[in-house]
Amino acid sequence: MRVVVGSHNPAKIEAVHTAFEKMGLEANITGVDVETGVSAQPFTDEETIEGAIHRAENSLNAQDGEVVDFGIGLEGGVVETPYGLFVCNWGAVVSKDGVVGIGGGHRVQLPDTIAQELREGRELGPVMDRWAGGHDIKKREGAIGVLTNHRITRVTMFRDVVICAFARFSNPQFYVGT
Ligand SMILES: O=P(O)(O)OP(=O)(O)OP(=O)(O)OC[C@H]1O[C@@H](n2cnc3c(O)ncnc32)[C@H](O)[C@@H]1O
Ligand SMILES: [Mg+2]
Repeated sequence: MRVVVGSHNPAKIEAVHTAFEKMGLEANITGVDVETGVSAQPFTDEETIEGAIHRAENSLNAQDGEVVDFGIGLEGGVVETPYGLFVCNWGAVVSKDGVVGIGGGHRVQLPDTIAQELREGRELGPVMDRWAGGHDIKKREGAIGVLTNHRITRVTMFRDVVICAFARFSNPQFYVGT
């Protein structure tokens, strides 16, 4: 099957590859740059889900004249809670018939110094790189990898997000009428 992911971030592309492997599905997977329609740093679950859906829809339509079976959008954001700022992650899969599957990922609490910079309007990518002394962490282990000592990485986290978002395609009988 033909699958297009709405990003060129290698961590996201690898996550989709490993998800398809785990689901036992053969796919030709490529990435494409798309609009998310939301801010670069989403600040709620709803905004993050919206970004994932936009990415998935735009991926499906990005390949001129080619039939794409699934468009996939993976989006990271943060959510404010009474216990601090948490990273949140959402994924959307849109089929060529327009059916949408959504899955969510882990949440990890950000250290207060990082949270404060984000509240002041900065983006997690560069803030995390400076704080952890790394380069393009978002393309590799991600904030979740740094904060969990690589026990969970951005790749394994987004892999499981994709598998969750695929539930309604793996088991369409459970989702009839929804
Ligand atoms: O090229 P794209 O696909 O945009 O990839 P990206 O790495 O910029 O990823 P997103 O735009 O989907 O999400 C950025 C958000 O991802 C979350 N995130 C988690 N780990 C991150 C990291 O190490 N660096 C940057 N963002 C991270 C964080 O909430 C950011 O607001
Ligand atoms: Mg981005």
